[in-house]
Amino acid sequence: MSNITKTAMITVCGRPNVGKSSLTNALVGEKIAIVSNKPQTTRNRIYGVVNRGDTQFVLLDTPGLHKPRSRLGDYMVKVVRESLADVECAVLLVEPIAHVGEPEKILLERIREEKLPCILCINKIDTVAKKDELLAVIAAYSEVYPDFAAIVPISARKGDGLEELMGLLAGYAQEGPQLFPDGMTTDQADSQVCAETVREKMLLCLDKEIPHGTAVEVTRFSERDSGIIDLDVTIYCEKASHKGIIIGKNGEMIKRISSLARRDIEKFMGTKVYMETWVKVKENWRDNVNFIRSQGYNEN
Ligand SMILES: Nc1nc2c(ncn2[C@@H]2O[C@H](COP(=O)(O)OP(=O)(O)OP(=O)(O)O)[C@@H](O)[C@H]2O)c(=O)[nH]1
Repeated sequence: MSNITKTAMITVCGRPNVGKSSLTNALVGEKIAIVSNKPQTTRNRIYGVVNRGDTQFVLLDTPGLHKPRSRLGDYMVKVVRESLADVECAVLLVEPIAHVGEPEKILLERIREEKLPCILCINKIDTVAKKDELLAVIAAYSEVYPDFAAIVPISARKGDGLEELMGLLAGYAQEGPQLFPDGMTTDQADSQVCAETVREKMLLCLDKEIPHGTAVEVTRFSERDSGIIDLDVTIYCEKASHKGIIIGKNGEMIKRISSLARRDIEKFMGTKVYMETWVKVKENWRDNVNFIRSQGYNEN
């Protein structure tokens, strides 16, 4: 039994590719959000849950704020805006660059509107050679927004600065009931984590344009008495030519994607997984509101 008496709801926001999912995973201590070196990886808001002492931290990993170019993009931007309501604190994650860009300015404006305390986290400090560079980043942000509750340089990849960050976040905890049961690290259904893992492997294995035009649906998720999980997965893509690339010569690409995904899914589920994968063409699905909703990218 845990002795949770407080909760802290925290939004992790920032431009695409700054490391929001990496930070959420590092704090949760488990891979609940997919990570890639391509922007706009995260499409939905994802909760990551960490219990420490008497406090449950609920971290909201948000899609990177970007200029929307499709209905799916519109939805992602809306998710970011809404995820700044009703939380105790915002973490604005930024690159170690001494320039405040448009996405950061928009997010800071929204944080100010919500009257939220904001911690500036400068990520990827493992890539910064000189301390002076970091001071220049701090100066640039402090000039644009003098009201940061704290400024913490971190490396989500190496784990640097994360203890200090958790200590600061603990200060925003409020007395309240435990929101997520012990052992639960995310609000995503297991099938959603599986679908997202397949999407992550496509981002890893294929050129940028193709995975951004895919959606992944788990059409069967069943557990045998022995604990083995059977998964049927359908990948939707936008063009017949993309389908050919995803499948690859002699099916090699889809085999690679599936086996990488299966390995991670087995780790997350803690059991053996049998997976079958299909690829289907669904033209212009990113602008098809009903299809977007059917994929779980809905407003609730
Ligand atoms: N060097 C370095 N790279 C990092 C660090 N944190 C994240 N990255 C890399 O940055 C890239 C983007 O990371 P994600 O966690 O997917 O970024 P995100 O902000 O969630 O991206 P979106 O979903 O596109 O908004 C990946 O290649 C990560 O490995 C860090 O501390 N140091």
